[in-house]
Amino acid sequence: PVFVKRAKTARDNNRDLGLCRVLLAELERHQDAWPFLTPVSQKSVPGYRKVIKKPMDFSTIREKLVNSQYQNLETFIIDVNLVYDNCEKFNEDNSEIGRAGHNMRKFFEKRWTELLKQ
Ligand SMILES: Cc1ncccc1N[C@@H](C)c1ccc2c(c1)OCCO2
Repeated sequence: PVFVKRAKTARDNNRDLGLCRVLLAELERHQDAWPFLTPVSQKSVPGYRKVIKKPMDFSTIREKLVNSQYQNLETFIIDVNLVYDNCEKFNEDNSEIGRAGHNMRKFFEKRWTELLKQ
């Protein structure tokens, strides 16, 4: 028959690339995304590179996505969470950037669980 059932494994990652595109577009246009849109420059933030061993930002994630460097949703989520973990490590919770990081993490958690449940 035309639609022979494929052996169902853990999860179907054929839709992952589309999900990553949708999620990243939403992160980039979020009003609290401003601290995370571009790499933190050593010039504007002295000492950042000393403290944060694996810098990550939305433009770098966009670059990796465009260059097919994410195998699946999991590796994409690892990089997005790196943005928020770096933010928590370097910034006080009660600061402009610290709060933006918490807001962005909350928004991301909500959106990818919604999109995966669909
Ligand atoms: C995510 C993050 N964590 C710690 C420090 C900075 C940043 N973001 C950079 C873009 C940034 C955000 C705000 C800035 C700035 C740089 O340079 C000085 C003026 O205000």
